[in-house]
Amino acid sequence: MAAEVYYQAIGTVQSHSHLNNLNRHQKHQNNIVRLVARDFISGNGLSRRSTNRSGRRNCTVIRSLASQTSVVDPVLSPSRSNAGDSNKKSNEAALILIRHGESLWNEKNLFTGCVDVPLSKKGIDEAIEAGKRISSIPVDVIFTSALIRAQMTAMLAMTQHRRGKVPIMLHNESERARSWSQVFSEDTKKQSIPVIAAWQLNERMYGELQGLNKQETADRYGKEQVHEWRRSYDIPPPNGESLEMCAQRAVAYFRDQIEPQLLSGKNVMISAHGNSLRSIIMYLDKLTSQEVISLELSTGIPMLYIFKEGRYIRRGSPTRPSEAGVYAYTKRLALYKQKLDDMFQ
Ligand SMILES: O=C(O)[C@H](O)COP(=O)(O)O
Repeated sequence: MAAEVYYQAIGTVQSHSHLNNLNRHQKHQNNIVRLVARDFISGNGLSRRSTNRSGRRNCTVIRSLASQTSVVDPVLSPSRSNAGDSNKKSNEAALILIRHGESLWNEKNLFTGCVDVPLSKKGIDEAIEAGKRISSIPVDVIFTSALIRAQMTAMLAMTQHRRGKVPIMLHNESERARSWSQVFSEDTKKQSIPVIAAWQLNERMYGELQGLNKQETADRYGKEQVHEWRRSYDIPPPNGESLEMCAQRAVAYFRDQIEPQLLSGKNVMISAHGNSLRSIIMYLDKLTSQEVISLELSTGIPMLYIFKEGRYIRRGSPTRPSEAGVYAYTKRLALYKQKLDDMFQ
């Protein structure tokens, strides 16, 4: 029985100014990511690029480039039925969030955090089921954490996508990695989806709780203390990260790397973790630090947002590929699904 995603009432707007701190190292890393993603999407092949320290120029480049080569899927190519739309630059994009499927340590009820464990068999099934649910929703670029359970979830989910594009992990950990992972065929690139792994999307680091059994930890430290470590906003576990600290890297990365993709009309999927996604949803839904405490995300349940005119509209969790509700208020998604239906009757 697939558990539902629990959303709490949307709170008042909270300034997230403290989330804007990006240290120099992160900015440099982000510029590399942007350049690698840009090369891949532009089809220029991956070549040596001087990394520019001013995030602004690269950010501008990725936006302008994206609009030139906007990876609007050929399935959405202009046709008589949507001629009017095809001339309008779409300012609408789909954003799919998926918490990874159950991991082998979730199965053993161990605190995982940044320990890099794979999915359990149930988690593999959950990832495939999630893929079925989003199989008619366009995906132009995928972001995952640096952890295998999130990457497995993204790749398994995309095996179910009706468009049949191949997700390709981008490698920018070194110049050699970049040059040795080049794709030289333009057609092949058009049939691929870049996947960017970012440590900033990792699960919150659970410090000295990592590897401990959650029940035994409650028995040892008391239920209230463990609940406070797990679900408070600004109280970290011993030598670990609080949700606030996790948000400062995850939301900063979302705003610096992922939001520009949405602004350029790209449809984005993020496969990440319970807490890194809770912090992003706090930003998307403008939840207060009080409201986010009761936000729980189930493993392997996709959540759909529509990004439109700079706003995030929560569309809920698609329960099946043809769910009318998902498409009712988003003409672009309905059109994309219709094209897939026509192509793959
Ligand atoms: O890191 C973990 O143990 C889980 O992914 C999330 O744990 P939590 O539900 O205790 O935050």
